Amino acid sequence: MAYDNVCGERQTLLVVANRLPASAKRTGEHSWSLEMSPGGKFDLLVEKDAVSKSLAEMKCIPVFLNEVFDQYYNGYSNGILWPILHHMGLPQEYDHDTIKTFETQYDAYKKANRMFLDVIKENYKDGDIVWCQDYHLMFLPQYLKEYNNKIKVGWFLHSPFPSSEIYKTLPSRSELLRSVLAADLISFHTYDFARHFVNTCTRILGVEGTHEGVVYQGRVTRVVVLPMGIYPNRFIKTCKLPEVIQQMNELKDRFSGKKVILGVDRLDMIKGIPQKYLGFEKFLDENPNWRDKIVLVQIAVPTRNEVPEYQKLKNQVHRLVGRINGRFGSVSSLPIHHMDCSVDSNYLCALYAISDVMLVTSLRDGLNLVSHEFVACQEAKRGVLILSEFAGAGQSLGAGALLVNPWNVTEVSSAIKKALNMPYEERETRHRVNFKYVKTHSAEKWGFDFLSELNDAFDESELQIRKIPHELPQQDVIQRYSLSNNRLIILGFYGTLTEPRNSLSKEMDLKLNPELKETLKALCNDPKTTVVVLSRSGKNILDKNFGEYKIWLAAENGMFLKHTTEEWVTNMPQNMNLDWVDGLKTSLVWNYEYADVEFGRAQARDLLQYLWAGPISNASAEVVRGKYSVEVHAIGVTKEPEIGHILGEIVHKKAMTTPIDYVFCSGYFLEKDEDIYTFFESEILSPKLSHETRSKSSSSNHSLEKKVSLNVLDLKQENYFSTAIGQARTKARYVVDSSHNVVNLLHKLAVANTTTTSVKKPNV
Ligand SMILES: O=P(O)(O)OC[C@H]1O[C@H](O[C@H]2O[C@H](CO)[C@@H](O)[C@H](O)[C@H]2O)[C@H](O)[C@@H](O)[C@@H]1O
Ligand SMILES: O=c1ccn([C@@H]2O[C@H](COP(=O)(O)OP(=O)(O)O)[C@@H](O)[C@H]2O)c(=O)[nH]1
Repeated sequence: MAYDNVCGERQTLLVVANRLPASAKRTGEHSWSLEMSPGGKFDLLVEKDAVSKSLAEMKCIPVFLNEVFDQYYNGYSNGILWPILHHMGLPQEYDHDTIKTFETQYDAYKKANRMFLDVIKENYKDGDIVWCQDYHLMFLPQYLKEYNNKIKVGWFLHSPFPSSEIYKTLPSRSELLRSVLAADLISFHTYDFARHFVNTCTRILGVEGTHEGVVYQGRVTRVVVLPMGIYPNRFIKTCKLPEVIQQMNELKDRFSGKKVILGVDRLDMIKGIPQKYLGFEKFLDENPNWRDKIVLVQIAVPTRNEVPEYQKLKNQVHRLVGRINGRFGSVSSLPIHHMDCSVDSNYLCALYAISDVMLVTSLRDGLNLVSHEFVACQEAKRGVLILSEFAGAGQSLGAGALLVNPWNVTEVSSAIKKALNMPYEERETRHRVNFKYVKTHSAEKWGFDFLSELNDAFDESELQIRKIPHELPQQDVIQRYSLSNNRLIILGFYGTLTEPRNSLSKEMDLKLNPELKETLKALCNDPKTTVVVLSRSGKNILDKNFGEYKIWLAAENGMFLKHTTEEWVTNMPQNMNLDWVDGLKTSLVWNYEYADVEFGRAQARDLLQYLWAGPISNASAEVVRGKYSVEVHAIGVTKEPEIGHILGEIVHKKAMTTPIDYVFCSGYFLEKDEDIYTFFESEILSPKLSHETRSKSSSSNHSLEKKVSLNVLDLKQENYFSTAIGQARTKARYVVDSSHNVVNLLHKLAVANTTTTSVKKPNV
């Protein structure tokens, strides 16, 4: 399909969906005619060529799923994903047979997604947009991006997205999330579904959720709320067609003297048809005067008949209809007209138009287009919409509708009574509100908004990708290290040299990664190498972990400095005001890494508010929000200004005679502490420390100025390796995925220059 984007450019859009918008009917030996589809699957595997040819005229391309279909569609999509997405929980594995297990269905699902990919590959041209629809195609975004990273990929979920508590029971939970996150744009019908999705990503994948979306693999996957709509004018026009007016008149005659309540749903557990009947039964029970003046017409469109749960539902519903009609019916009238069939679109419009009340009792529903269609057809009648608060449409049509909790039978019964007795003025007001919404939030607008968001998200993500620092060139780092004469290695502690975090052990004490012991020793013992640990941690923690190495320690972001063989010296600016905290500290950190993310964030918000407005609000302290922490520091405590002082001190203490010609600097630093990376960049551009530097040293708490006459730094562009760990947005030149990479590299550096010391290779 071709469409013009906001810039007036023509773009080809490939809409990929599990269901074609057409149903095929045989018209001759090798010919088929196609009609717009109300539902009903497309399983014409014979005569593929004839079907494809007819579909091509409608600009549709079929994907023939053959033997994969049953396990992909009835199995994984509708037997597993559908109930999970609709808060109904997983079916028990022991209900399945051995041929159709969770695993086989999952494999079929992936295979089917690949088959969609294969057809896209045959048709895709550079610049095309691929819009993946719904839960049937959750692997497609990843497959598409693996095939070609430049494809613009969007994914829209038509069903709800559940709370993380439900979603996390799904065995393949992470793979599916990761895959859809490969898309450039992800969209849902409602804010609640989007919020559930972002929370689920945070809780299950541990990734960051922002107001824009989810930060994943170095970029933000945009998440937006775009409720779908209908083509309102089609419905308005249909209601004016002579044959539809004729059908309306027939229906009016048929139900003359009675109020008509209408239900139109697929016969699906999520539609709450039994709950609807129970509410109606209660209404009839409690309002005998209405019994022969009312009829409930229910179109129950057959769906997913091969899934066992749907077969059970049909029997249950039929039993209920029998019971209610048996209780309240008479020779001349039956309260429920239940039909297991679909009806054509004209007749459906006639039904919508003549009904007094539309009753939607979905237990969970992505949107519910039927409620929009009813509103569009009610310009003459101003009927009342009773709408489940659990349908996505409840959030948009709730203003004009009577919202109900379908599980509350009494509430449904009362809403029916209220709707039947509602005065015209109120019906008019409610209808106006909803009609305006349906008119303005059309399917065209939905499609247009989605595509413009997608184009926008793609351009932004391209920019982000361009800004992503390069992967660390390990060989180069090692080679240049070997060739240099005076190297400086600056390392963070937490998240860099600490033991890798294990979700099962919630160790609070920061401990040096044992894999590093030999490696650090070798590096620290090398006369051509100076190793500095620059950390937010306090003196005690650094002493405890690094006491045995010949290493430089800079505690509290460089406020205190020592060589392990000596005493701590204060590296603090003289005028620093620490009245707000006891004299031994320059910073305080409250960490919620091991708490529930949401609870931790809520507590952090409270703490931040208290710190900004409470007793230290006027102190010379700054409050910083870390990834999982709230931190308070004396003003001016960042790594950048300190590093100059630290360097001067080290050069002086070591009595260096050769300038530093190689710097490797890596850490899991807070954004504001990343200035350490730029400090060296500015030294490379305009060396300030190269001829003479002033170092402040205060061994006994008073500051004394020393002149260091030496070329402290003689750093060339190519010998500087600033490396952030696992951070997408960073001031560092390079990134690595995790501290494993840094540990591994340190080992190689140690080996690279060790001829005499033997270093055991760590298991990384
Ligand atoms: O194709 P079927 O298996 O027969 O099912 C029909 C469709 O059901 C679901 O519809 C959802 O999409 C609607 C439009 O966004 C929304 O209003 C409704 O609440 C959802 O249930 C399903 O998501 C579709 O893929 C199916 O084709
Ligand atoms: O006999 C019928 C009954 C319903 N529909 C259409 O099926 C769709 C149902 O969409 P909805 O969002 O209400 O629920 P879903 O079935 O997608 O879960 C609506 O567009 C209806 O017009 C139809 O074409 N023929």
